[in-house]
Amino acid sequence: METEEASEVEAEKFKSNKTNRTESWVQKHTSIYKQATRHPFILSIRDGTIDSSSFNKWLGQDYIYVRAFVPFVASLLVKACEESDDSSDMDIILGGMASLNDEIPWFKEEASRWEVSLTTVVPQRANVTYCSLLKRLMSSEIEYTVAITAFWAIETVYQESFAHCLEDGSKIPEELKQTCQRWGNSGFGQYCHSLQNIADRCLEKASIDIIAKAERVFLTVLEHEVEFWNMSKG
Ligand SMILES: Cc1ncc(CN)c(N)n1
Repeated sequence: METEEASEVEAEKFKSNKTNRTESWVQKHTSIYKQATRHPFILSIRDGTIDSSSFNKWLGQDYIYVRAFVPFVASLLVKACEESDDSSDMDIILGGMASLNDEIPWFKEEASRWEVSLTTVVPQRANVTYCSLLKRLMSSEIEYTVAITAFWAIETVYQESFAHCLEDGSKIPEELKQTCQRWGNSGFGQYCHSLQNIADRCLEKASIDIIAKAERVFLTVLEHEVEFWNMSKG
């Protein structure tokens, strides 16, 4: 079957099914989704075996990432303003921006607690390539549907990862509880669900081409997230 024809069959099948598009991708790409949300770095926080050097590497690299993430979210706000048919999208994205506003000073405090110098930390290759993806997604040529799908995936990986650290049976060290709560708390979970609902609503109305583009960006984000966690080892 030709690719286009196969996509149309898939689209028809999808319409008669109640599963949302994003949920169907999580199921379809379960292996990479699990690698991103149950990474050994996260499992070592959960079981209390994490070493300080890995944690400090992650902290320094994530601070750099978060600074690059802010302009990406700002560009998404602009896209929501110009392309969304629902004014509440802007409020939800603005909520994400507000939590980033708290995150920057949190990283600074955490870095001083663990004696990590944020001014001298050198971005590693995986971080540089991930930040380049954010930059590409900021372009006005990238559709709102594609960018909001990426945003949902980026936030959800952290939510699912850190929420897992807090689930029953966890042995997280007391001093890392606050880190896990930052992204693992139920409010952040609600916010990720709201992002998922926006992405699904946009995907319902999107063309086959845009849906395919959004699925590729979802997979690309997951691959970058795995590489990002891997940096803490090297
Ligand atoms: C790499 C990465 N991915 C996601 C997040 C959550 N905003 C983050 N802080 N860093």
